[in-house]
Amino acid sequence: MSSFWNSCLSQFEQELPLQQFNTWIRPLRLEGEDDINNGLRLIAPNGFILKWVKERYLSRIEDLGRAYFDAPVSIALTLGSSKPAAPPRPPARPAAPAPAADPSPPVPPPALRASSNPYEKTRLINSFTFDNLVVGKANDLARAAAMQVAQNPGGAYNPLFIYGGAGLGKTHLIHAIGNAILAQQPDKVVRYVHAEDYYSDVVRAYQQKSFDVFKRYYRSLDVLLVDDVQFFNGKNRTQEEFFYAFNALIEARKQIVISCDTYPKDISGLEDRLITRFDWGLTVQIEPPETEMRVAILKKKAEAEGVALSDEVAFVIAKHLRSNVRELEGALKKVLAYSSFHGREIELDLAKEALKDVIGAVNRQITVENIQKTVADYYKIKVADLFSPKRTRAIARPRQVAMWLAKDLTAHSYPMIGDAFGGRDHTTVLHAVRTIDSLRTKDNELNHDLHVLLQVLKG
Ligand SMILES: Nc1ncnc2c1ncn2[C@@H]1O[C@H](COP(=O)(O)OP(=O)(O)OP(=O)(O)O)[C@@H](O)[C@H]1O
Repeated sequence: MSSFWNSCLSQFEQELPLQQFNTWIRPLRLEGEDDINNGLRLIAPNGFILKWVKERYLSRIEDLGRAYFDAPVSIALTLGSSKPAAPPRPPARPAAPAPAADPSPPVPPPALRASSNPYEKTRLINSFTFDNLVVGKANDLARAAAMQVAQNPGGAYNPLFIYGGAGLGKTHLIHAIGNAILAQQPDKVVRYVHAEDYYSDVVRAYQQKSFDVFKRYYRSLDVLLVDDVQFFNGKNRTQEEFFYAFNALIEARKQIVISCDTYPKDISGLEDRLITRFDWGLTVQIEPPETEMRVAILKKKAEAEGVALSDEVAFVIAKHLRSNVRELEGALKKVLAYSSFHGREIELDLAKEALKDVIGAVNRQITVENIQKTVADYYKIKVADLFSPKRTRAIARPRQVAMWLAKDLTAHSYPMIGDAFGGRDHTTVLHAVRTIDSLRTKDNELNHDLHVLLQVLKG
């Protein structure tokens, strides 16, 4: 087994960046007899490494074992306290002492629960990472700021305040910060807390008279990630506690990241002194994603489910669900479920059937503006290009397509359509309609584009 493990080590050394190899693989220790029948027994020095290796690398070790021995090898990964082979890394900060005995509480307050597993303490969702966050105009600033904070916690922007509407990826982003910090510096004490849970912690501390423990815990953190801070609305004691924790952490150059559904000054029911402080560092917004980004998000989410989603299907879904990524994900799940339930390929008609309700709920009125926007999105050009005098093919053809669709789907006359396209003459529209009518019988690609656009516009 030791020779297998040595070969595993050199394989990982080649496959992983050095930092990751040193952080996750090198600290593992081989234990037990050198006998294949016992399988491979590995000891991880702490719960965090144990969990990370289990999630990320265990299946790779199994593959390497299968290739090395020509047979499956059992691999046991456990937590060990005996001397590690590599020099021990600085211990994680000791957990806060448990609160005074109380026979009544059903569950100990999460923040105060002593746990040997620092990951559990962090409350981080490890699938929310920078890697699987799709970037676009809507979030590039917020993401760049978040990455800076992750690289230099306490030293970049403090606090980092991220705001935006529901379901736009704020929670994802703040977890990504926490996960990235821990991946680089596993000894950092990172804690994600939803504002409602922070409030519950305050209430419990109050009931159990354990404010000292509560305060000590929150002030001992290196990184505090507070989600949906608008929930502090009207909760005075919570705001007061948070105010002191905030001051203590900032003074100690510990990182605070806050998410909220609005800009600090617009948060209702919040003390001015907190609002002012929220603006001390950097405030960044996440906006609703534009169509292209929604398409990219859908494709990425589908890929994570092992499904290759075609551009057309992604476009149809993205076109109908505009405001919110969570809804977008819901629609994708519906389409995937519908396809596996009916045992059918995921193509345009299936997606439309699966999303009948959603699509039906969207306003079906077709306007020239709507057509222009949809065509511009589809061909990845600007709406303004459709009005412009530009005659390059990349612009002229989509413009003709848009005119053709306007004639087909609205009751507008040729002159009205000409007007809507930057004051063009009605003969230009007539020419466009005839050109597209004749081309679509010979040009499969164009015909396909028209098919998709008609489906999208008609719902
Ligand atoms: N840019 C993106 N790339 C990939 N996934 C995204 C992106 N934006 C949002 N999501 C996904 O959308 C879902 C909703 O995002 P999230 O929970 O982070 O939103 P939120 O802004 O915190 O919403 P709320 O204010 O309701 O809490 C998550 O599953 C998240 O992974």
